[in-house]
Amino acid sequence: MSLIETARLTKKYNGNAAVDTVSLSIREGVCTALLGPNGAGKTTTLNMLTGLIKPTEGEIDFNKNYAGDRRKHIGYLPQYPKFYGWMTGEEYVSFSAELAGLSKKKAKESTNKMLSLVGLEEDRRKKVSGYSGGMKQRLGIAQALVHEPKLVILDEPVSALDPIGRREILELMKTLKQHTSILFSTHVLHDAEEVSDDIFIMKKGKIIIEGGLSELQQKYQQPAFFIETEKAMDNWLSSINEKSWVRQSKLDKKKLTLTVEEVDTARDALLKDPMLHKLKLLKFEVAKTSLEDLFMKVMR
Ligand SMILES: Nc1ncnc2c1ncn2[C@@H]1O[C@H](COP(=O)(O)OP(=O)(O)OP(=O)(O)O)[C@@H](O)[C@H]1O
Repeated sequence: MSLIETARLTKKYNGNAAVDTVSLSIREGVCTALLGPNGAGKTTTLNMLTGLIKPTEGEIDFNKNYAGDRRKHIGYLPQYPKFYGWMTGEEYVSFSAELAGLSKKKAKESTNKMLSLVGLEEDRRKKVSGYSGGMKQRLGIAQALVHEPKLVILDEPVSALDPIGRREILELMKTLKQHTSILFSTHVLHDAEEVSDDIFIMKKGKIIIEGGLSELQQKYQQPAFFIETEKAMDNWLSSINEKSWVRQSKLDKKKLTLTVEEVDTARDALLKDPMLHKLKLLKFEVAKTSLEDLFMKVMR
């Protein structure tokens, strides 16, 4: 069941679309990654979902089972959160809880619960200025969860962190997704592959690829050959491109990447091809393309 849906969501700045007719559906109970290069429109999309900015056009619908203003049901950690360094972690979270409208008593209870969930129980009385990058992000996540939202939106939660902080947050997200639905943005495919169930790939304001992680991995895992020859293979390539078992070929000087329908037929045909032998083989490798190959193509 979808938790939040958009229809032709668009945001224009000075006539240019930062987000361009985006229709997406975020499922409840899963972790969804919004993946894309810098400037793709991820933050703008998330800011419209949270209600921080108004769309130029399009609709946003939150699951009707959860009544009232959708902002009540969303927790948000911005890309560059502002912390008050002079506050303790505990003060910061309970301050956020009261801002979210919780009573003093409820705010205290929820602060305890969330600090323990994000693993900051022991450091709760330390000043935020003394926290590491990973601890600050965990505090930011506790703040986003404090009113127990149905959906927590995290904008690039690991991008600014060192490898240790990154690991802390990815592990925390794995725990969190058992309690709440998560939507997070990232420009790193590996992060999306590690924690998400669904992926939307965004480029230039549009969603260009979407699906379940395993479905996408399977779809883009195609058998491929990497062939390198001593002489240029342009002439040979035109005859290869006519074969029914060739899906796609990409020639970079004397290096050819050939994605094919099926390995055995292609390997037999290639190795028996006298023209290939005349070009003198330097390398002949059977491999598989991956989601990463596709993503790198998108990034470029
Ligand atoms: N307030 C604004 N005024 C004008 N242009 C904007 C504004 N906010 C975003 N943009 C433009 O919209 C496009 C998308 O920006 P956005 O921040 O949503 O991308 P992003 O995918 O989150 O990238 P990043 O990872 O760099 O934050 C960019 O070209 C950006 O310059």
